[in-house]
Amino acid sequence: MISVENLTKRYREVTAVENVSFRCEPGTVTGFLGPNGAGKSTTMRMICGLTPPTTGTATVKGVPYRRISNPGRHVGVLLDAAAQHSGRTGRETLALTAQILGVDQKRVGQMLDRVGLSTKAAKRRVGGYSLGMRQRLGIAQALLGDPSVLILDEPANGLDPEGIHWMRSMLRDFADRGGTVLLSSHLLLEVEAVADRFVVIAGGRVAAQGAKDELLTQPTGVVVRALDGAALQSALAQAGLSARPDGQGAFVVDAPAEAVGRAAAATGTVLLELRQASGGGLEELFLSLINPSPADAPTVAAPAPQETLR
Ligand SMILES: Nc1ncnc2c1ncn2[C@@H]1O[C@H](COP(=O)(O)OP(=O)(O)OP(=O)(O)O)[C@@H](O)[C@H]1O
Repeated sequence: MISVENLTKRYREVTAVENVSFRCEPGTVTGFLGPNGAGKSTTMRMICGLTPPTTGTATVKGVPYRRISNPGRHVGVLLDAAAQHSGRTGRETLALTAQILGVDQKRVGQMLDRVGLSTKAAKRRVGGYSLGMRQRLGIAQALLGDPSVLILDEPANGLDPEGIHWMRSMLRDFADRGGTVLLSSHLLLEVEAVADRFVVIAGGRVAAQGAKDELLTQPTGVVVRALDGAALQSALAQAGLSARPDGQGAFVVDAPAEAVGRAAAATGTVLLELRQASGGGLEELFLSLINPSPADAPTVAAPAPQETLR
């Protein structure tokens, strides 16, 4: 179990993380989502005791990470796959970690197999690895101590579609056997298939969190697209409807489809698409949270740690 309570991190004038709270329970995969610069890595670094919080606390299995003795036997961490020593081979990297953790060297070969790094690849220096191979090695390293908690920052970066599929199955299996997984990504689709819960962070604050099903049933308005986007925006504004771009040329509007259609008709705006946003899964929810309209911004960013959208 991972517990994060009111974590805040300030760097001089920059507030990287503000009042973030959430829990990750055994048997679940929690997707930690947010755009670049949202505060994911800073939060994960605070959980792992690498960055001291300005205020707030984080515990893993009930204790602060830095107080866990031989933490690699309890918590597998992969924060930066590119940070591995480039002069060692993959096998040497794992052998050294096994020695430090005090686990049987037999696990080195087992973990290489588990992450799909061949004997030949394991004999090569890490400096020559692709990012995807480094991610696999990093995951093998995280799993080496047979931990019950995994904390992985953007582990899908650099993985090909087969690699992403493999990682999802591995994490699902880990959680199904009682493990706790916290997994960050800036791409919703990467984690949507594997996560049970989501914590969405934007601008350093929790914008939404809850079970996947719960978030999917949240009303998210309608998606509307017009031949002329600027004309549509002005038509919606004239009708007093607040709209936010979905990042793909359309707008998400928190209003019934009829009101949006009438606003367009009143100004002679030609619509190409008008549909319920909820049909699009978490993607639209995620986009609406990270691209709030000015009117929505303060509400979306409100830092009250609830279990559902706010
Ligand atoms: N050491 C630091 N000094 C100053 N500002 C920092 C520091 N570390 C992070 N930040 C700032 O804090 C904010 C959050 O950064 P963070 O790396 O946690 O985001 P992220 O969600 O992990 O982004 P990405 O997906 O791009 O890795 C950013 O504005 C970043 O510039």
